[in-house]
Amino acid sequence: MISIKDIEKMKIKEIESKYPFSISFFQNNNLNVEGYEEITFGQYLNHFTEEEIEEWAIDIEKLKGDFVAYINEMLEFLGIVEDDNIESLTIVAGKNKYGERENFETLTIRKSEIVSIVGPTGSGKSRLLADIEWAANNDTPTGRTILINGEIPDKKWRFSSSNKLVAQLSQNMNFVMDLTVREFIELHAKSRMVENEEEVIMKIIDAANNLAGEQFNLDTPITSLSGGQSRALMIADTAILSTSPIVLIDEIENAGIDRKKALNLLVNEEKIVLMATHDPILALMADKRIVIKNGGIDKIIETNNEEKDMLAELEKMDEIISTLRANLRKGEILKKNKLGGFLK
Ligand SMILES: Nc1ncnc2c1ncn2[C@@H]1O[C@H](COP(=O)(O)OP(=O)(O)OP(=O)(O)O)[C@@H](O)[C@H]1O
Repeated sequence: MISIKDIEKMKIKEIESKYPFSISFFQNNNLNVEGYEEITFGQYLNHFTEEEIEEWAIDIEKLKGDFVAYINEMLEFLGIVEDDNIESLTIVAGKNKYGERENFETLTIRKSEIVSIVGPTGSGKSRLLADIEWAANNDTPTGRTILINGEIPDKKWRFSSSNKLVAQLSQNMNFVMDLTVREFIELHAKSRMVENEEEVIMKIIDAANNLAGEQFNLDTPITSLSGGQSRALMIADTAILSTSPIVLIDEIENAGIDRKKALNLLVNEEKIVLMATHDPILALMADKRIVIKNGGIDKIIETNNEEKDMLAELEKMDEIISTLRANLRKGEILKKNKLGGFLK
């Protein structure tokens, strides 16, 4: 549900692009918004002079209420899930596996931030992601609490399958369904009520093939996809169809897909992204990293400039390794001069 406050803060052009149906509301209420695209709705309503308000019998408060009610009704009718304007996610400290208090008080992650989660095997990275997915409220083994916009989130996040807080990409993808790739994407597209279904299907298969090493097509049964291909399909599907404001990623490095492309596809400015990883490239692409030890958050480190600089070098190394891997697969003999000077 959007509120009057939300709508007042939005620019007319943002309203028109986010809620295209608002144009007919403006027309029906004789609100001429042409030329006012760059100002907020609140400013627009305030720009009328006393005379205009009198002459056209404009009731500003009623207009606001009617407009918000209209938008919410339309969104419900169209089956569009609003993200309730999620601006931040806060992790409130709990306890590690030994029952000791975690080494921080609260960590707030804002929209468009990427945070990586690192730590030894079995240290509790997946547990942290699970706490977020469940919107833990001191009711998981860690005793952590998750806040959304600084508050305990509505329970609807937990139980509703269509209005999920998070899109989780987990390690194991068990496709038990007897579906083709097309049927699988169609199913998702239908549940999200997308209008241009065929276009979306093509976009997803293209994006998935761009991530996966070996190509697959729409007629391929889901069960015969390789690990990397099914991962690529899930990532493309989540990136393109999911309206969830928070994306949780558990280890994309083992998937045999282009991880950097995958991350770029998943991350857009509107989302909060957390990913568990052992991969230095992915970890350094994040703004911050959470270090987990013995089930508790031990440190929170900001990616510094030196580390960001290393990223470019690491990417070059990675490209070399990928090329060598591809050549090995093709049965070629590897050449030392392809190492790009990294090994003397
Ligand atoms: N604070 C905690 N209190 C109690 N149990 C915990 C805590 N943190 C994690 N655990 C438990 O420890 C086990 C290992 O954690 P988890 O699977 O999250 O590790 P991981 O870092 O994701 O490992 P991997 O890298 O192997 O995937 C799980 O059973 C998890 O529930």
